[in-house]
Amino acid sequence: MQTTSLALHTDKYQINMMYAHWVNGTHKRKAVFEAYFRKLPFGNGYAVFAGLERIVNYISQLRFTMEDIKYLSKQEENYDPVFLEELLQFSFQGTIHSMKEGALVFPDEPLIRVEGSIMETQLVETAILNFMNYQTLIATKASRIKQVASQDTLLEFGTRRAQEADAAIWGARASYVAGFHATSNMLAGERFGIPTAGTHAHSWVQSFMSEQEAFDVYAKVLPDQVTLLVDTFDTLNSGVPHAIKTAKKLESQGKKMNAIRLDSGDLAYLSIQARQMLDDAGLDYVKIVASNDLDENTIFNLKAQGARIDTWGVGTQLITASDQPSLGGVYKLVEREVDGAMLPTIKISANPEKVSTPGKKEVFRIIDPKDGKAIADYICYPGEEQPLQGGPLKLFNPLHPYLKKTVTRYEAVNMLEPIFVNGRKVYELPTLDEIRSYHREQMDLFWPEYLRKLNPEIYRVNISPAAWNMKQKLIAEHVQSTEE
Ligand SMILES: Nc1ncnc2c1ncn2[C@@H]1O[C@H](COP(=O)(O)OP(=O)(O)OP(=O)(O)O)[C@@H](O)[C@H]1O
Ligand SMILES: O=P(O)(O)OC[C@H]1O[C@H](OP(=O)(O)OP(=O)(O)O)[C@H](O)[C@@H]1O
Ligand SMILES: O=C(O)c1cccnc1
Repeated sequence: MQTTSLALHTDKYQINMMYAHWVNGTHKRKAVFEAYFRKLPFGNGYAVFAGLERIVNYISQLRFTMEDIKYLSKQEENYDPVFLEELLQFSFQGTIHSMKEGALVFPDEPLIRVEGSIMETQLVETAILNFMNYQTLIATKASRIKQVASQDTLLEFGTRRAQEADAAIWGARASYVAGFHATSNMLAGERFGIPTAGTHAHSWVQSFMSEQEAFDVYAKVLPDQVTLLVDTFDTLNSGVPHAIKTAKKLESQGKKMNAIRLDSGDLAYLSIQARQMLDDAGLDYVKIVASNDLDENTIFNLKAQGARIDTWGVGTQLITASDQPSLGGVYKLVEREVDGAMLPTIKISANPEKVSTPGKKEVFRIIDPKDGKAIADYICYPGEEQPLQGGPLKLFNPLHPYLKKTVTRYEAVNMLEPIFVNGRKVYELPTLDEIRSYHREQMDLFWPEYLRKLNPEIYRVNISPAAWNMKQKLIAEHVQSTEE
């Protein structure tokens, strides 16, 4: 969908590191980076991976334009013109593996793995994290809302409050991936094929002499799409009775009104009263839409109060992920080339949870064939015999070593798909509907305990003994070298 290069959509320090490697003659050295997050957002038990389509577009079109080069030449770093000349020839020649959009993903497992020259792998960090972090965050928030709304219709209404245009449209897409049914954003509809939906604003009613006239005119012009906003003056004394009159007029033309929309006040009380009034008027087919700063908690609460709401319009809280406005995904170097060989590398931290796991890794989802449910994820090095060969697999989480389990019969699904191989795109982007159904299959893979929105069970991400031993070895080497 995006047509221009985003080569400079990166932090300056990436360009500076690229340059310093180039001057140092080390820019062609191979490197492996992995993108992952350490903590789930919103206290949720899983995240919904999203952002891959935008990343694929970005990588495919990654070129420096003449304007980019001109801009770089004016920087106070005084980049060598030969370096800038070379950037004009740049295209991504590396290899990328990624989770598929819609996958349920967990802390500390590689979601995207990028292999290539240190120069190219460094350049793409910022944009990859930018796309992955935002879209995964919104898809996860949307999934929480979807969980509580169950079979109800969900409309994404966030554009006016989104952090600018890209967030609005990619956020609309992420919401759709996680199970929303439609968006109010027409551009998202046009670009991605997401169904669009809309009612009308208070201004429509205010722009007429009376509410009744406003409703009648709207129904006359758009007789097949009539959802009337009933709270401009007084929901139960004016809005609903006027909407009922309009619905009756429509009936006399053989048409059926879709819905009314409630946008203020006590949505439980008003929806119950409005439902009764509509039913008493023989309009049981007219649905009730609610909006007004909704999120998974208000929807959950409203349902618990017996609200008679069929469709939820959710904007601000979703598109801004307002209770946690960022996902802390990181991109860490796990292997580097030394004298022609790839060696694992580690990032040490005083905080044990921040110590990276060295080496290029695979992620397997271990599934119980008896019930088709996921048991745990298993991270290991490529080429380790298990888990693909079956047989007993020891599941062990180093941060929770007391939680050990050996599984004997299982299926292991390799979660990281090849996307680019040596610069060539090998992955065919699925349609949005395929992504949505993959997401539903992923949800079905997990017991409800992991999916509940409050205090979910922790799904375990385990690490192979080889990866764990390598981590210990590198930590020990680091400790020894600092002692010397
Ligand atoms: N029965 C209810 N239980 C829990 N939360 C509710 C209930 N009814 C409405 N809400 C939520 O309470 C909040 C009410 O917000 P607010 O006070 O801004 O609305 P309002 O004054 O009715 O309308 P507005 O100011 O938008 O005209 C909204 O987030 C709404 O979704
Ligand atoms: O509340 P959200 O979840 O973001 O949903 C979108 C909101 O946008 C519109 O009104 P707007 O907020 O612009 O004005 P209003 O509050 O005065 O209705 C609409 O009526 C919803 O209330
Ligand atoms: O169509 C609607 O009702 C709508 C769209 C955007 C924001 N609020 C409401």
